[in-house]
Amino acid sequence: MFANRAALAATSEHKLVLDCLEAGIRAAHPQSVIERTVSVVDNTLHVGEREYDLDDYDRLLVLGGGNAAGHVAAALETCLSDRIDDGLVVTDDPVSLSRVSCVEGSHPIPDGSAVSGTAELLELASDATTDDLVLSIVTGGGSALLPAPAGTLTLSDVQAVTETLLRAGATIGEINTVRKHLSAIKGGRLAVAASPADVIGLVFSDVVGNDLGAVASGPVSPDPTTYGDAQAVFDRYTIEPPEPVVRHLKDGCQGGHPETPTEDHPAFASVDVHVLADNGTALESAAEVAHEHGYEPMILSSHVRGEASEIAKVHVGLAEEALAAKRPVEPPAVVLSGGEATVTVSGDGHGGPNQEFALSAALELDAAGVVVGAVDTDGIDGNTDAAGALVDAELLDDQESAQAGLAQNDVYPHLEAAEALLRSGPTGTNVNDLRVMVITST
Ligand SMILES: O=C(O)C(=O)CO
Repeated sequence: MFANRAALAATSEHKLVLDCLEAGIRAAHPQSVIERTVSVVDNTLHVGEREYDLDDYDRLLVLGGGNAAGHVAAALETCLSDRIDDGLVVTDDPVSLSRVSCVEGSHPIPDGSAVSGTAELLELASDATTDDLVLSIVTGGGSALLPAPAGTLTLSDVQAVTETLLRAGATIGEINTVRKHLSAIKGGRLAVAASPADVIGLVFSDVVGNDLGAVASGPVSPDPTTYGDAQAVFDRYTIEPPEPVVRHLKDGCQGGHPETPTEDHPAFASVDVHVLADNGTALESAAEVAHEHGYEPMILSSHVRGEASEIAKVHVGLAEEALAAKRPVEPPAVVLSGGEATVTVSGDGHGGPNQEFALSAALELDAAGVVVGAVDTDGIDGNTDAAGALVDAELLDDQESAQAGLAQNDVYPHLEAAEALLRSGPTGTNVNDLRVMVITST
């Protein structure tokens, strides 16, 4: 999977980190997830523990979006073959599909092609009737890849808001509270459009804690947040959004636009949502690989969040404790963690949260026998062509310059010079960040 794997597998510890990362990503790939969780037996569709009688429906539609949506649709086409009648997904990782249209859009900043794809998707949803079953693919990246500017808002309003909030280091919950209130599809509005059809949400979660209202901004899930909450996000980060956005939110607060639908909206009576894969899927599979190699695996948490460079210091502290006091785990061990590292951008450099995590870890590490890898499981960390990086205590020749790079949010060049970048290209899935730390006593 990592194109430069051979160059990076310098020692057995480096190789183990790579094996764990690859196993985690593979376990969360739609092809293997759908194979494990969705099947059709005698015209009954099984999703997780639930069963749906396909004889009850005239048409089966597949609608959705996100980084992994094309691969999920492909896996559904394999599983449901000619039962799928129509559909459309918007993704930045397009695949060739036979029954479902695959529209390419851009991520993390939405583009015009995604806007027209999403408009077409909403039309298909609105045409659905009580005799239809909609399989709604909801995967990370869907917030950017399913843009439907509400009312008189334009794509450039939505682009500006997305860019500013990402740069400010707002949390995904905060960003999506805003996006849901500027959109005709997010925050449950796709479920409303598809009503009265039955809807099955198939979720690949890239959100810590799997908040269904946050994954891809919850197109088929109720939304408890309000226009007022969206305004409060801008206030919190002292951001002045474009004037049409200010007006839209103000009008919304005054009842000029409908609120996003809450749990008691009748549309949700015919919606079932299933989380098919999440960060835990990747962590558990990586832990199995560690165990198979004779290392004690410890899944620290799938809920780690915060500033990437600070999270790295906590991880290094944990490795030092394990080496010095054999706690909380005794080496040889593999500590695994997931969640979402963020970067508050103050410089103007090139990099991403997993690369900042890795470079910060490399700066902090002085113990031999510790190797650390971190990736965004979608294969694209930040605004770069790398998934993340693999580091150890000996990586950096010039610590001072690397430290300056970190301060400038310009970590990519340092990791590239040290030949530490992990390159996979788009992986076909997205279950958030995966970090692997191999700890061996020397
Ligand atoms: O990546 C996105 O689309 C989110 O908003 C979180 O899933």
